[in-house]
Amino acid sequence: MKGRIISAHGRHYQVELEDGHLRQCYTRGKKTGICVGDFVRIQPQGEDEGSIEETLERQNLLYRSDEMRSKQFAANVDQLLIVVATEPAFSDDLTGRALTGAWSANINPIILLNKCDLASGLARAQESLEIYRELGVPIISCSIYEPEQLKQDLLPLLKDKTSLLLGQSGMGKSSILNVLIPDAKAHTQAHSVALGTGKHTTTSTRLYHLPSQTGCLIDSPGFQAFGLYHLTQTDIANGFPEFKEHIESCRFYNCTHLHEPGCGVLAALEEGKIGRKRHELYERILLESQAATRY
Ligand SMILES: Nc1nc2c(ncn2[C@@H]2O[C@H](COP(=O)(O)OP(=O)(O)OP(=O)(O)O)[C@@H](O)[C@H]2O)c(=O)[nH]1
Ligand SMILES: [Zn+2]
Repeated sequence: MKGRIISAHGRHYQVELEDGHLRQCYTRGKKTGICVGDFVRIQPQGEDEGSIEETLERQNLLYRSDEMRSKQFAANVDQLLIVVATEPAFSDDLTGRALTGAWSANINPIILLNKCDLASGLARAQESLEIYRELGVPIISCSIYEPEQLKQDLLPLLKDKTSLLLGQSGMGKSSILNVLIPDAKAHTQAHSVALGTGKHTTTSTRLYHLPSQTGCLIDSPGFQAFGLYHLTQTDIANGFPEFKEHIESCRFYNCTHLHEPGCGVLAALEEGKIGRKRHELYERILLESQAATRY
């Protein structure tokens, strides 16, 4: 039987089969590294259980950062929805990292600017997002107090896709999820009751189906940092699409674009064709991943 991982807790997984039936599944032996969004083949046991026999080939895999390591947490994601808000102020660094994570995995990002009903922070937020708009990232303004408008703007983009919802704490990610999937909160609560944690907040990653159309959303706890330590230098450079055309004119094929003579990226930086902040972010991510590799 084939199915998809809906949630994961240690070695226990909820698997949704092709017919919609849910089974509690576990892995045997040392098999690890299965995550939400994975397609798997299971061996059914009894009415509602099963063991996971095989993980099917992945289209992609995303990581969150965990101390000095990257930990995988979602697979087979078609697009990334990054929730930011007019207030509190969001981190430019975290937004940039989420975009790099998406682009390096070949996933299209979309930014949701939430809380647009709060006019005071709107202009500042739009200004901070300008750099991403110029890079071609769709930016959708919304407010949970305009739920019909939110659905009208967002649902067409979610159709038939698996979208991962990410956001720093306080941006309104859970509120948006509840507008799109009114049952989501009930699921989270039922789950925490089952686990005996008594907490009603998002503590683990979970996949939800949209009620009104095909497509699903993966919700995950507020992120500190998107995991990028596992990326190679080339992956990281791929996470900066505006570098691409300039990399073609680098003198050295293994140019790191930090200090080499004849570097096309550094030349573009000097000419103002690449933003200084973007290059600084690239340098931070690259140096961190090199430090993590040595660590
Ligand atoms: N004014 C306004 N407030 C909002 C909006 N969306 C969310 N909020 C409020 O912002 C606060 C944070 O919303 P949450 O949905 O809990 O935020 P979150 O991003 O899920 O945060 P965590 O649960 O910490 O991960 C709550 O008090 C919400 O009521 C909005 O569109 N407008
Ligand atoms: Zn270069």
